[in-house]
Amino acid sequence: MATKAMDFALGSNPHACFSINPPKLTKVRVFTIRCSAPLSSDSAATGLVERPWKVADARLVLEDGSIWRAKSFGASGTQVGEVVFNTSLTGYQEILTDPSYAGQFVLMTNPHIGNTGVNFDDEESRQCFLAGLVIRSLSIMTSNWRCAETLGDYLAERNIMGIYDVDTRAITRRLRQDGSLIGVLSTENSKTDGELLEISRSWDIVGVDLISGVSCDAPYEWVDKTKSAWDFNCDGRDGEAYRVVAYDFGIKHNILRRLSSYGCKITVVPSTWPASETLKMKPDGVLFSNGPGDPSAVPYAVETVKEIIGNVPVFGICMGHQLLGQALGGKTFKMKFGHHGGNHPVRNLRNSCVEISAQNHNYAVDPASLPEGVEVTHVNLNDGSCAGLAYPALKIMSLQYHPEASPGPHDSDCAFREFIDLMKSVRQNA
Ligand SMILES: NC(=O)CC[C@H](N)C(=O)O
Repeated sequence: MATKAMDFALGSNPHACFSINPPKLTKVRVFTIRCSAPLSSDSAATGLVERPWKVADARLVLEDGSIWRAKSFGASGTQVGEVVFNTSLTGYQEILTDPSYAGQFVLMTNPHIGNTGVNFDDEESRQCFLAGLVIRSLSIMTSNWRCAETLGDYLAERNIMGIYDVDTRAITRRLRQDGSLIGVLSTENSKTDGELLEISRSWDIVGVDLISGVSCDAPYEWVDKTKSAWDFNCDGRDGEAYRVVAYDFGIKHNILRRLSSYGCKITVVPSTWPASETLKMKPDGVLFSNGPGDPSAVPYAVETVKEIIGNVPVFGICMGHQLLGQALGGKTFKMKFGHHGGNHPVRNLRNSCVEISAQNHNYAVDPASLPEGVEVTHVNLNDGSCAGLAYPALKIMSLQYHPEASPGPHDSDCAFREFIDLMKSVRQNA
């Protein structure tokens, strides 16, 4: 039987794959696929058919001496940071723009990332502050009605390094066993493995003030609410407006949107804004936001918190919770590998309900170090660590996790209602 030349047409169905099964096939016309991972350029030099995959061009060198070869996307160069793993299945864009990841590489345990691209609405801050992204498999196509661009283009525009085709499972097991590790990510062939190892071993994240690099420079008003199509918890809003000053230690925009949706008039202030200026603004309440790094590295922020508590109701979220813990006389400590993900069970000890929460922290408050009168209100059910505090006498409440996040459930959104009620109780008794 005569052999036949065959053409393969690339259809509009993005899931169509090439089937090169016919046994007598002698000539194949190959089409280029538009994808988020850059294609190898060596085909241009050789004149051979282009390979639709890329070869390893990056290394992640961990401080324990292990070297992980990978393929780069996004920016290129050399970057140092602490590697943490995040167990969220979705929400990589919110993770990329969470300022609390400053100084860290986020390794996603979900093996397939990038499939929904990125959009203009899911940003949690004005830029990506993290050191880089580590993933198993980078989706070669995007499929989502809100997608505005690919993850690779997005990271490249923001000068953030990413790697894929690396054994994220093996690295995660190492981090779980040995704790968070410092790593260096590099696409630069001129740097030896030894040099990269040296960089990783001479850098540290403990004791560094990372908040000053992410906070705003000057106060501003925040007005955006959660869009009505997305709002899920409109019951029980009493229509009264409460004035809130929100300290920006690296604040996520959704905290502000949720407060605004609950009727708050918000002024966001920089991390160094004096407590006296805040009290002059006569707010109904003060919010201490999430933020990156070691709470012990920002004594100025602890002082500010100390000067404010007792004067107005306050709500601390994540870093804000840790600063409150210290301001009340407690201690914080670094956890082995922290909590990063959208599926952490927390028990609310006041009503015994379990909330499925979004978390991102490496430090925690030691409840044994807290003075009498401070109540542990929430406990992380994975490891029993302190996940929430209250000091009713001073109208203080705080959570170690993220009530504004929507990891699927909205179990913790009621914390904003509680903060409103604290402010309301003071206003009613005034
Ligand atoms: N999300 C946060 O506010 C993080 C708090 C702190 N930087 C930690 O890692 O524990």
